[in-house]
Amino acid sequence: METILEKIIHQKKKEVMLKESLISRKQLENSELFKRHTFSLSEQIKTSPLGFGIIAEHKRRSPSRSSINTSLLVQEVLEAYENAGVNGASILTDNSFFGGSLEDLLLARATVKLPLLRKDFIIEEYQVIEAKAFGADAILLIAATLTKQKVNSLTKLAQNLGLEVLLEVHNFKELEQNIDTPVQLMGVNNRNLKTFEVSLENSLSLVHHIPDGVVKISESGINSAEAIKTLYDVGYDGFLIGEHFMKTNDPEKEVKNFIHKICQLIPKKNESKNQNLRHETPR
Ligand SMILES: O=P(O)(O)OC[C@@H](O)[C@@H](O)c1c[nH]c2ccccc12
Repeated sequence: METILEKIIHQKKKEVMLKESLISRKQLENSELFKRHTFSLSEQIKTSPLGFGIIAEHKRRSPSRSSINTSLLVQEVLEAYENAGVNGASILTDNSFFGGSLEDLLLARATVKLPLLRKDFIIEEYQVIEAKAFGADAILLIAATLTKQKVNSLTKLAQNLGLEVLLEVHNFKELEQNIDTPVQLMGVNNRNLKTFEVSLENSLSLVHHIPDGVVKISESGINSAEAIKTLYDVGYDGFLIGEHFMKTNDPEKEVKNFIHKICQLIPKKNESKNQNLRHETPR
């Protein structure tokens, strides 16, 4: 039987072909936003005054949850995220399975100065060009859906356009296969995209294999300050959080409280005696 991921990719291929038949790459390249100077998501995380990075996601629904929040406008959510002090935002642009759109990305771009990650199932160069044309600063590439060659060529294109790449892996094989790709950020997804099961174990076991110098992100199913503390202690620099923030009707308050709780568990850089010891925590 076809897995949900296979189904999404199948549909995505058709979708990209249809779009490209109406709007050419050239047309996208001529758009105003295509010329903009992008923000660096990895730098924002590395220099975060918090000492760690939070990427907050705009997510209306998902295949595993039919409705997370459909009452707030993307502008309201993004403003709340920015006010609460996150380091970047992730905007789901897949429509069929997540209820997002490129228009969401555009409105997010117009609303905030945060680095924006286009979150979609990117399989073609066309979508990378689209990401730039609609205001993204970074794109997500999912190792499970791409060959090593494709990860490389899409990364090259993105970086030539000034977009950073967050490469998402789920297991050691995917990580090992793409270890040489010079991405700025690597993410370990705690959610199995085939079964939707969530386990922080994924993040805990893979962190030590991510190359030095790459910003390390733990993604999905994160809903407590304690979980962040555990992930931070093993070496993660940033945390990608969607559902936990989106399911409230006051995301600004929720994110502020959440960050406050984390700060009580994780001392700020200049308050900590020896920050560098963190990465040497034994497994
Ligand atoms: O809502 P959560 O459990 O906090 O997860 C956010 C994000 O990690 C998740 O939406 C995600 C991670 N990788 C993806 C790939 C495609 C779509 C969505 C995702």
